[in-house]
Amino acid sequence: CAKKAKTPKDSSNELAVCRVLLADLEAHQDAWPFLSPVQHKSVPGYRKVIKKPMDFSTIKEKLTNNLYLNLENFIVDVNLVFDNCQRFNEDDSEIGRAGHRMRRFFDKRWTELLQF
Ligand SMILES: Cc1ncccc1N[C@@H](C)c1ccc2c(c1)OCCO2
Repeated sequence: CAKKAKTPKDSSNELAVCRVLLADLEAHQDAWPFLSPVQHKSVPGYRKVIKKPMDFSTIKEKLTNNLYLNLENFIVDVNLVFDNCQRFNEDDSEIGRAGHRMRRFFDKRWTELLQF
């Protein structure tokens, strides 16, 4: 049988899911290291080590400016936040632990949302 073409409304649903996910991330108690861009002046070495900085406020900006075409692009940027965190911070550090907790929360939350 003919493959069902993806209707446009799917992508608008996906963007609604992105907004819900981002709100949940920002509201999480462990979100504090990720809410705004890392100020490389207050974090020596960050700019050298982390080639593609990303944070929740930048993701919100991109979402508002329609720079995410689908959920996939959004998830790539959220994972960039957590990958940068793991690269720069020890696992056994305040920020490192927050990053692992936030990644676990995110993975659980979007799989829940994609079930319906
Ligand atoms: C996610 C991340 N990775 C590596 C370093 C920093 C950060 N977060 C910044 C906001 C941040 C978090 C905590 C701070 C700080 C900056 O500046 C010095 C005081 O403590």
